[in-house]
Amino acid sequence: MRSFPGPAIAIVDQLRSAAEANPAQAIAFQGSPGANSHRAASEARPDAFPLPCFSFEDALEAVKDGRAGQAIIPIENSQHGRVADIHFLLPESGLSIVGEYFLPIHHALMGVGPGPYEAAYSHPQALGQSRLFLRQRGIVPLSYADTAGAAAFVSEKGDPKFAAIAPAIAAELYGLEIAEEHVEDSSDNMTRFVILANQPTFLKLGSDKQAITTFIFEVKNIPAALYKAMGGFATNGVNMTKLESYQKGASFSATTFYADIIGAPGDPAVDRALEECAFHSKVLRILGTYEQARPRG
Ligand SMILES: O=C(O)C(=O)Cc1ccccc1
Repeated sequence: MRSFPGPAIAIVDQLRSAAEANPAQAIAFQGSPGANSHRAASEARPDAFPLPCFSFEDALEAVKDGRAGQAIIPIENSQHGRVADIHFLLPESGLSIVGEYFLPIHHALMGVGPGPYEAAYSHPQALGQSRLFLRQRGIVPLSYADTAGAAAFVSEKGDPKFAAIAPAIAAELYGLEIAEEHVEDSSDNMTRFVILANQPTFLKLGSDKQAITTFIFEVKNIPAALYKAMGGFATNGVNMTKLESYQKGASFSATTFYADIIGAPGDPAVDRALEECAFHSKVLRILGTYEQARPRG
């Protein structure tokens, strides 16, 4: 399954031609037209040309080789947590985070007929966000690369026993019937996206909006390594709004952390805190400094 389903191809080609004619203004996203990432791209960058890509890797490649000026990627969801791959792909890509965007997420259940359905295809995030809904109705969740692609696939399959969970717009695009709207288990379901580019942004300090700096670090394999690495943020009063650990490789000894702080390098308190963290780490890499899209705390 390496390409878009049949009913999506004409729309993909249309969007691709517009993006190809304006590569610097193109914004790559993963998924078929109508996916949440497509909506996030259009809302975050209304003047840009959304470029659909089948995988995250393709979306990041598009920026690296100049087919798109930016990419927009979902990184975490309020209800279902981390969108896994990006923690590995992002540091490896060499791209910088230049912005963030928060998108409220609503899912609809759709099919070629009104149901009842035996199974529903969707992106694993959307299936996780609709877990209770599906369980209560005995609908089996089946994973697909993206929500809108799942809708196009169900339309192509033409079997009334199969549904898709996707944004309502996907029903319109791929000729499906909406059986139920708002099937997400939580009404305040929100996904945070990051916007990536080849070059970092240089934020001017002292603007009325606050900056977020995202970085990864790998602590030394010694007792209290994380405690020591964090010390500088406490003593310099730098607010950390996210800290996640993940394993690199199979040894389970190389723990890497992904962190967001409020502030930007150039601010003496942030510089001191990052310096102290780097001193207690094997590696520290800043992935980007960008304007925060909504206040934390
Ligand atoms: O498949 C999509 O629609 C995506 O853009 C990924 C996704 C899925 C569910 C919530 C947010 C993003």
